[in-house]
Amino acid sequence: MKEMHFRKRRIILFVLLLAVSIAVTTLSYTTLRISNEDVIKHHQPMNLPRVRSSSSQVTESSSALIPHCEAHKHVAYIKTHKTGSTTLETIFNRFGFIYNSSFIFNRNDFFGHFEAMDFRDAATEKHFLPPLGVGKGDYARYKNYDTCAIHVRFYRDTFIKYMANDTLYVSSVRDPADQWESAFNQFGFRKAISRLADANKKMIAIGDYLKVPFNDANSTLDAINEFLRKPEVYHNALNGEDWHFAHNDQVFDLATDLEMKQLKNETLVNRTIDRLVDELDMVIVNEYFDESLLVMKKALCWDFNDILYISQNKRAVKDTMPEETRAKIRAWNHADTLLHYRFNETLWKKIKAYGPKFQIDLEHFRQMLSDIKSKCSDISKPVDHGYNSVVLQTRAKANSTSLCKMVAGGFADTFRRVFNRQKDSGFAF
Ligand SMILES: Nc1ncnc2c1ncn2[C@@H]1O[C@H](COP(=O)(O)OS(=O)(=O)O)[C@@H](OP(=O)(O)O)[C@H]1O
Repeated sequence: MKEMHFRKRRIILFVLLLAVSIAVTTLSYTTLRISNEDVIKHHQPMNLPRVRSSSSQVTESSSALIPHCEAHKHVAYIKTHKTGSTTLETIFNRFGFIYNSSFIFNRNDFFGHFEAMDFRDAATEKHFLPPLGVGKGDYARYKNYDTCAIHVRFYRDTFIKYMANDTLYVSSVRDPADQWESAFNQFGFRKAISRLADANKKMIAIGDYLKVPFNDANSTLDAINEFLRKPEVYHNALNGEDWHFAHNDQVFDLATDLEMKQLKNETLVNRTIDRLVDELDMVIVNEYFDESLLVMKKALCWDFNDILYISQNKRAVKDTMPEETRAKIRAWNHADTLLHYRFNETLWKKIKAYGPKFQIDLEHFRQMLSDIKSKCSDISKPVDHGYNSVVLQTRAKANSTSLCKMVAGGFADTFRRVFNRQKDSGFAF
């Protein structure tokens, strides 16, 4: 009898516990849903396409299927040169602006970059802007930064020291044939040829045995072909700060432990790339920009609006290069070629893992991109941005929404918003 009584009590207790755990689960699910919806509301000004309510495609979007997924806020984007990084930076700046994020910036650089600076210095934080709400010089609290989207080499240990614990690391790569050609123009590698030219600037000497005709009337393609005829010689002639831009610059930015002279060691390079595949949570492949962004959106549990962009830093005019020249560029930048190849492979694995909705989501995203461009963006004007090339500068239409302004207003606009906010956060320099 007594035992029956105990069993009954145990059953009642069990049922009670079950009921409590169901209630707790439902409550936390609802809380997360609410916070996620709040975010969406916050993100979507009235006059923009509303991702989750405008069509069946939209309600079925991948992130809508994951009710418990919250937008990941801690992201460090390592900008690699000439890979579409300015366009990507505007995405991270905008997201950080909306979420009130603290950025790692070089407070002494006009655009907050560190470029090739050694970031492992014991007192790196002395170069930083303090996080929002932290006083200048209160270095013990220069910690837990939310985000970063600048030109800086990927010194992972240093990032771990200053970024929030659950930070995800993102970067971008591009086929070196296009990336190097873009850098050749921007950083003026042509000057290496002029440096070796005869006094009359009509002939150049390679070593002291060969002279070929070369002058300012020669096209960029001539200059590229000339550079690639003796890349080591011209590379050495560059010296100075532009040097690393001209040879495997993507690997230079991402694999900080590899020295130039080790880049010919394919086994070592591949081993380093293996490590980067583990260390970088997402790498945007320039040639599959939208596909990459979709994969990233899913990984970060972001919304479609979060990944909208209008391309920045696009050259107004570009030479087409013969396949032979492209192959030579890839050979000269062999480590970058391996890097690009591998992250392209990794991307397509992720696309496969995304599932059957990938194509639908991609079409949906591209429709949104086209809508936002016509709705928000004024005609892009070619502007000489002072780096040997004319780029198309985007501008938001007059009287457009704040999201329009941030998407179409261009990189400098989003950068100033986050940089100035942090600089002026009550503890001005
Ligand atoms: N959305 C998208 N898709 C593909 N490619 C894109 C995109 N946005 C920018 N770009 C191209 O990226 C080049 C500029 O790269 P960056 O912004 O990284 O340059 S920089 O290092 O910060 O100066 C520049 O390449 P080039 O035009 O060949 O010079 C841009 O056209």
